[in-house]
Formats: sequence, structure tokens, C-alpha cells
Amino acid sequence: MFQYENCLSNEQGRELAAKLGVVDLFWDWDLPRTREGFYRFQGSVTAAVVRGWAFALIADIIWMETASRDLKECTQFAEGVKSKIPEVMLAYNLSPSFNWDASGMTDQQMMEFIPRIARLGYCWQFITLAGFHADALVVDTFAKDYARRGMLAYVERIQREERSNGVDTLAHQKWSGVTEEQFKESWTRPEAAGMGEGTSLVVATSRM
Ligand SMILES: O=CC(=O)O
Repeated sequence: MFQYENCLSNEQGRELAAKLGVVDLFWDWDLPRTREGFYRFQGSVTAAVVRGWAFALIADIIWMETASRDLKECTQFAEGVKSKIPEVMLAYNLSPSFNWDASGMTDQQMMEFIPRIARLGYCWQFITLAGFHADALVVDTFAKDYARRGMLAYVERIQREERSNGVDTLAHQKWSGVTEEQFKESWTRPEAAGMGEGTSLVVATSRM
């Protein structure tokens, strides 16, 4: 920690050098950039803590991205940042990149993970790509079953599940930007649906 704490910014370093009589220092931090344009940086929890201290003054919330769901690491980060700025709010990526099953946690520990790190100060916890993975899983497993069992796969896996779980997309027409009343009306007026006079249509909501 101390090593980072004692670091000077470029401006501070120049000021100090000037006081010591060294002027016209050459320093170009673009020169060591990688071919792809990245700056070289030796990352660590300590480095993130020190950045946390600096950014906490101008940011609503501080987030250190981690490579695994290591409790020791996120404890060290939280305690480190809070040692100087106790009221800081922290964020945590409950990342789908981690192999949670290979982490050695029990199911019980997984269930308790969010409240556990919330007590460290991680008040905004999120899964970056939960929707992406959930969509992919459902679409993949449904498509395979649909190829096998046709409409039964749709009804059993999707429509009945939407109905029994009260999922709003059951009547997806509501999601097209019209109000409930406009939606009902468009589905009860035969001409609005281009079906011609005298054609009887069933109201979509009651169908579901
Ligand atoms: O954003 C991506 C991830 O959390 O892996």
C-alpha cells in the first residue's frame, strides 16, 4: 500500500524535480503503449484501492473488476477503500465469466454470496450478462426441443410457463407500445385487424 501511496502524479513529480533544479524533463507516457494502444499497468488490489481513493471523490460508486469471485480479494478492496473513505458505495460484478461451480462454493454459500459481500459495502451488485445467458439457454434448449416435439415444446416450455409464472409477455401484443385499452380494442374490432365485417375475433387477453 505504502509504495502506491507515495507515488506522485506527473505534475507533482515535475514540481518536485523543478524544486530540485531539474527542468525540461522528458516524459512521454504514450511511448510505452502496446501496439493495440493499451497503457501498461501492473494491476493489483492495492493499485485498485489507491485508484478507488482518488475516484471516490468524484464518482458515485467504485467498482474493481475481478478475475474470480475471490472473497479475500473483494474484502481487501472494500476494507482498503473504506479505510480512507468509509461512506463509499461499492459495486461488484457477479460475473458470468467466473466458473461458479468450479469455485468450491456450496449451493448454500452461493445463495448467501450477495448478502455476504453486501455487508462489506458492495451495495450495487450485478450480473453483467445474465439476460444474455438466460436468453441463449432458453432459445437453445427450446429450439432443440421444438425440432423434436413441435408445438408441444412451445406450449410446455414457453406458453404454460409464462402463464403459470404470471410473465407479462404472455400477451406480447401489449408490448408493442399501445395501451391496454387500445390493445383490446384493436383485437376486438374485426376491421382493425383487416379481417373484414362480420368476422368474429377472440380478445387476445382472454385467449391467454
Ligand atoms: O462483462 C462481462 C463479464 O462479466 O464477463
